Amino acid sequence: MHAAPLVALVGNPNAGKSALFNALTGARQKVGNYPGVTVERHSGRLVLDDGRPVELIDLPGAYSLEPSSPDERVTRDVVTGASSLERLPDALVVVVDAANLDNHLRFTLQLIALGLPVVVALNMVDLAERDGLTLDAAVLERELGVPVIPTVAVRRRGIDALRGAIADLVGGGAKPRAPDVSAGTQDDIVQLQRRARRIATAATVSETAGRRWAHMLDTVALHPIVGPLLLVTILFVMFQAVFTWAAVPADAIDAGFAALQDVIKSAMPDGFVRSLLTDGLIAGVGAVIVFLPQILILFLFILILESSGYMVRAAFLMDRLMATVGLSGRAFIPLLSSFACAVPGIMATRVIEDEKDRLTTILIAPLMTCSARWPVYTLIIGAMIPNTQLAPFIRLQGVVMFGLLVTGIAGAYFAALALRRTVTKGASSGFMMEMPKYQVPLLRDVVLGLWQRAVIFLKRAGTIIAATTVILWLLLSFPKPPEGSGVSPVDYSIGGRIGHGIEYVVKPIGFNRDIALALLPAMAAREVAVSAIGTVYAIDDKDGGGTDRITDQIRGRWTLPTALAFLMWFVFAPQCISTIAVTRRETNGWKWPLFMVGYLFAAAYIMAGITYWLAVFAGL
Ligand SMILES: Nc1nc2c(ncn2[C@@H]2O[C@H](COP(=O)(O)OP(=O)(O)OP(=O)(O)O)[C@@H](O)[C@H]2O)c(=O)[nH]1
Ligand SMILES: [Mg+2]
Repeated sequence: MHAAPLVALVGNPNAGKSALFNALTGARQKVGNYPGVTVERHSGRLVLDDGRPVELIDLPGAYSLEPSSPDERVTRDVVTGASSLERLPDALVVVVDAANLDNHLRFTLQLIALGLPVVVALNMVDLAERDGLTLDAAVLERELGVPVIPTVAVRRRGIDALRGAIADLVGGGAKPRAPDVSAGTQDDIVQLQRRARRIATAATVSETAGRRWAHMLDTVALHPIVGPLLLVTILFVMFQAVFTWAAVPADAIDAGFAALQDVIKSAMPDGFVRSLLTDGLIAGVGAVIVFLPQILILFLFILILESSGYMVRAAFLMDRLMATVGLSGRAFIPLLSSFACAVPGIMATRVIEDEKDRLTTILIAPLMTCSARWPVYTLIIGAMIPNTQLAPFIRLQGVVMFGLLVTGIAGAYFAALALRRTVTKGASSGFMMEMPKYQVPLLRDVVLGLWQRAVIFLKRAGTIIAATTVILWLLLSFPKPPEGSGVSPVDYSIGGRIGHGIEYVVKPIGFNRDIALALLPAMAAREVAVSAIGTVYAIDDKDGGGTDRITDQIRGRWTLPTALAFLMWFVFAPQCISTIAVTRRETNGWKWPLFMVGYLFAAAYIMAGITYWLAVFAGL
């Protein structure tokens, strides 16, 4: 006896496959399990109008033929004939959500390319109509080259027509030819998206103005040349803005802290408490708080990009680049949030199902320029790099900042490349995401987001940073050199001696004693490097005026090669206890955080050394 033809329902999650399955099979369904995979196997019997039976299976929802989860793998294996648990279907019913056509057509195009007989169930047309969207199934049929049946699974609309179409597909009794897997996976995601969008647009009879706008924006945002250019431009503008807009409020905050120092200095007698307050707390914490305006401007951009719906487009654009290092486009979102802070970034890697993918993303996340590095970069760049106007709207300081950010990304790129070939070797997984709607960001959300960031930043300044600053101040202030000995108080102190010890290690890469002193407390939080340098110079202030700004001190004491090496160090060095802690938690052990710290320190040392010596030989 011949086995009944096997027909599989496939499509994106939530397209209505199970609803159609129930509508087609009625109560005659069996639920089992795919052994070895915790995915249910739903199969049922469908009787065609001519009485022939068909076995129908309901496959797990998937976004593409490149699986990124076990259920997606089941689906891929079944439709490509690679499953050992299920025979190759004789035909596919591809279920798409009419209201979400371009998203769902991506997978449809991949499935059609496999070459199995296909009928498309254009499901949820009721919801599309409610949204003011009218689709022409005939145009869709012509564009896709397969029959398209409009359905409303939950109202059983179109079910008879669908059954008829299935009967036509399995009528011949000929065995389907083996699926052409390469044809289904050859297009990259941006190309697929553009084809899907073009077909969806062609099939759209009428739609609301909002949807039309979104389509127009996407032709630009996802264009193969214009899209990446737009992304780079947005990032570049963001960095220029951080520098130019922040100048005025930053200067005001700086002046405020200087005035506060003066008030305390004139109101209190010279002594322990006054020095602790002015040289320790105010110099240290003030040096960090000055960067609040810049960090808020950075977050303003990130919040707007996120809430406008552009971020996911950027992830799509990045997918091909990410694939070259064996990561999926999914990794883009955690990596992008790592520009704010690696801690939420590393937690966000939970969206990546593949363990190796996820681990690689965690290991490279600290190379994204987190906002704690901004104060360090800005301070050194502001002090040592002239703000020459290179072209209209382009200044040298902004370019250097952008260069540091790009260096971090390049470092992450090569690190991922190396990791994926060695410690996190494995097949790379695919990437598909729903494209969210474009929206005008709500002012309320943006303001709230900025407020939260400001509170977190100020809390850090008031706790970790204040505490490490005070400890550093104590270490640098005691013991006091004997009266009239002429020794610098910093050199004589315990802290100074520790600094000299570290200096031995970092001297070959051009670091001076002040940097060596700043490195240790900066382990607690990177910004502390800034307050630490502030504290060192406040205590070590030779003329005793105390009003010299840190930038002037740095200008007087550092060489350009040293400054560049220091910047390079901060691009790579894993200087943040919270990141190490969250890595331990997310990887369940000490192995990976230790590995991360080791490779990042090695990279920091080597890169800073190369930078220093290149700069020295270049005569900078
Ligand atoms: N209004 C409307 N709702 C539908 C239609 N088809 C399905 N739904 C609803 O859409 C939701 C998702 O349907 P499912 O059948 O579970 O989707 P699925 O494709 O099986 O999803 P996964 O199994 O997660 O991949 C359910 O709440 C259905 O009731 C339709 O044609 N019209
Ligand atoms: Mg289902």
